[in-house]
Amino acid sequence: MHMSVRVAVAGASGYAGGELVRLLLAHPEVEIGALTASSNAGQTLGSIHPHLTPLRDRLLEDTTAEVLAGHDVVFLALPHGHSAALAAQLPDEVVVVDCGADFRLENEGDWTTFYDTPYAGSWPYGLPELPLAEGNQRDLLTGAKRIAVPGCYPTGISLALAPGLRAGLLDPADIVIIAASGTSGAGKSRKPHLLGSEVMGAMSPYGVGGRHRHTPEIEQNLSRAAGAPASVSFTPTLAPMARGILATSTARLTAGASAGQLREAYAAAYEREPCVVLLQDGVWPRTSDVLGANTVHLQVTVDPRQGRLIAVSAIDNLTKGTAGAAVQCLNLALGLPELTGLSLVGVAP
Ligand SMILES: NC(=O)C1=CN([C@@H]2O[C@H](COP(=O)(O)OP(=O)(O)OC[C@H]3O[C@@H](n4cnc5c(N)ncnc54)[C@H](OP(=O)(O)O)[C@@H]3O)[C@@H](O)[C@H]2O)C=CC1
Ligand SMILES: CC(=O)N[C@@H](CCC(=O)OP(=O)(O)O)C(=O)O
Repeated sequence: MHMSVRVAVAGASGYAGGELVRLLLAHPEVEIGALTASSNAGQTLGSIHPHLTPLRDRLLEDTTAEVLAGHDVVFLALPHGHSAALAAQLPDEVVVVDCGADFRLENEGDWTTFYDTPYAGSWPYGLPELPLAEGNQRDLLTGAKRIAVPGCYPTGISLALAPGLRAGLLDPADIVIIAASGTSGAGKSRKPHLLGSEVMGAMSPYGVGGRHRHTPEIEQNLSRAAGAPASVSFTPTLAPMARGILATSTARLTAGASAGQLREAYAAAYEREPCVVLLQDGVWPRTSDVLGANTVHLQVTVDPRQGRLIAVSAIDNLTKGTAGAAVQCLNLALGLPELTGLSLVGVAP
């Protein structure tokens, strides 16, 4: 049956919003309605995102509840803290998919510590493939009217560690993660550390010392996978590329856990998940292989001297890391085949 789902994107002038429009243009069941912006309201989409050729003459509207209401689905791709007030003004029957952080955390104390703004509550978390100790994440998203899309770092990292934790093969209290992200992860706003001359030819850490706001989100996901509190040391770095995240996630093996058991746990967790690909032995993830695709590439091995799992994952922060996940959530919310409009094919070299 052919549906026509009327969809609006708030924040269409940003990176996440632009990627949403790119994916929605390839979605057979969607009609693209209002596209909104803030400082760029009144401009054409083509003046901001020339790559979105078919909609180049579309005018960006103001981001108001009046403009967004009247759609079946509203995507919010706004800076943190701007989703809650807007979402509260949208009718209950509208499906709202928030790409920001506002509704991701279940613990108010974590929110206040890492975001320092009023807590808005939590919505079902839009990572259907996340292995859980109890229950099924996909079931929470099917037919949901409000969904919180994960942060980009938590997506690749959580999927890289959850199968081993769920199987009891990894210690949830001994996890160390180092990840590198392309600059689009930081959004379009002008920031001195994102100037080309600062980023080109340099890699640099930030949020060092357990300060990055994705730390509690990763711990929330991994605790749900382990069925016990997880504690992580997470250090992000900025890499001189536009898109992509390569995360190296490590955890101590529990007593008696073997490399063979771990590989089996990962293969079993993802054998029916087309978006999460456990690569063949010896093939390691690269950001270039997931560019523009709604995929996570994953490889795991054991460092026997240290008794640690080394799990490396690659995602495109704007596709599976944001907009692709958001479209997957739209499909689940509306009961459409989950991968409608999404591509698992990357662009390489
Ligand atoms: N970039 C990424 O990889 C990821 C981003 N996200 C999340 O998606 C959301 C958007 O991120 P991103 O696209 O990177 O950010 P950008 O800075 O690229 O875009 C922000 C968008 O929000 C609009 N905006 C800015 N200020 C306001 C305001 N006061 N009221 C209403 N709209 C406003 C901007 O409009 P204008 O330009 O016209 O001023 C723009 O459309 C964020 O919450 C981010 O955390 C989530 C996962 C990954
Ligand atoms: C390179 C870079 O700056 N990345 C962003 C993460 C972007 C993202 O996914 O996250 P949110 O949706 O939670 O903003 C950062 O570290 O803040």
